[in-house]
Amino acid sequence: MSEIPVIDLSAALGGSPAERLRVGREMDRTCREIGFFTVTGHGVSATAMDNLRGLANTFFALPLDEKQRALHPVKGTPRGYIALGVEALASGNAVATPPDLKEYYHFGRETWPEEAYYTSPEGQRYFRPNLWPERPAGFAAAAAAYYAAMETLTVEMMRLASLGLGIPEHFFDDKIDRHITAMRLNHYPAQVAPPAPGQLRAGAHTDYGLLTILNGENVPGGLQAQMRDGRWLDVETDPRTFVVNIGDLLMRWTNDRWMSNVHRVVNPPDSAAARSSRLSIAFFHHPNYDARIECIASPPELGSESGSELGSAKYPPVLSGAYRDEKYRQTRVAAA
Ligand SMILES: O=C(O)CCC(=O)C(=O)O
Ligand SMILES: [Fe+2]
Repeated sequence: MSEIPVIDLSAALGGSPAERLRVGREMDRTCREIGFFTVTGHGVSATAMDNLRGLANTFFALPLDEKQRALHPVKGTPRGYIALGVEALASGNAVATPPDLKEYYHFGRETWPEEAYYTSPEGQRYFRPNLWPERPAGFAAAAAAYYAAMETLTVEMMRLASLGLGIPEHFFDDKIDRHITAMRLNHYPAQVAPPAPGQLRAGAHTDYGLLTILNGENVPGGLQAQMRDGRWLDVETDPRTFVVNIGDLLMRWTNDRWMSNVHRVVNPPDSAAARSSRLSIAFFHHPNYDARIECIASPPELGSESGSELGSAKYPPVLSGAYRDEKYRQTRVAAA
């Protein structure tokens, strides 16, 4: 595979069963091969994307002391502003590197029902109030609008995924209806000093959940996915499309049929380093915290080249929330 496949969702989102199956099968093909694809025809308004990207850039351009007012008072809480030097994503895959050259803003759902699932002590670990900065105005509303658009898209994409996997179309519905998705606005600053040896914008890692839906700028110093022969493929992030990749939990759920691929964000070339910042918006779609991820075997008619063996699970079951908590713990390399 020499480039990331592009999947046009418009016909499938239009509802024709034959088109839905065709698109599901396209997802299956690429998710078995590389675990990455670009989606067009996704139905998300350009305004929702541009608003959030614009406001995120405004936020990151504020003076550091102002951004730091959005640090969470309880260290280690995955909400609010996280400064440079705190996270090393490669640590989640057991590789020690210097911290990633990025700052980010972490948020989740804005409101939730008064029900024990959300408000119990366990629920509060995943449903935490967001911590919005005073500026820019309209940040919270733009984030909520984007989050809602992603929720609609991911419900549809998980149904298409099911069709592609040959399992009931609604298999995932009740495992994602109270999902714990977090979002990050990642900002990779222009690099005025050379990075330390082995230091990247984001070290090589896999994502943790089901689908990661990424929207970004198309500038130097970007995303790369690893191919099966070990080489790195540049992944173009375009402001009008989404790059989707599979996370660990979907790989486990599909018993390794689908690949949670290693990816990273590289530094800009020396010649452009001092001028090139980059922003990306990531929606890390993650099942309900109490969803139990148990390997499902693939139907034999879809073939078994991926190595999945009917009936023999490659992983023990894991709970969605506990899995993510452990990854957050592993990747936090400094207190913040
Ligand atoms: O910024 C990007 O392009 C990708 C970021 C990423 O892989 C992550 O935050 O998990
Ligand atoms: Fe990632």
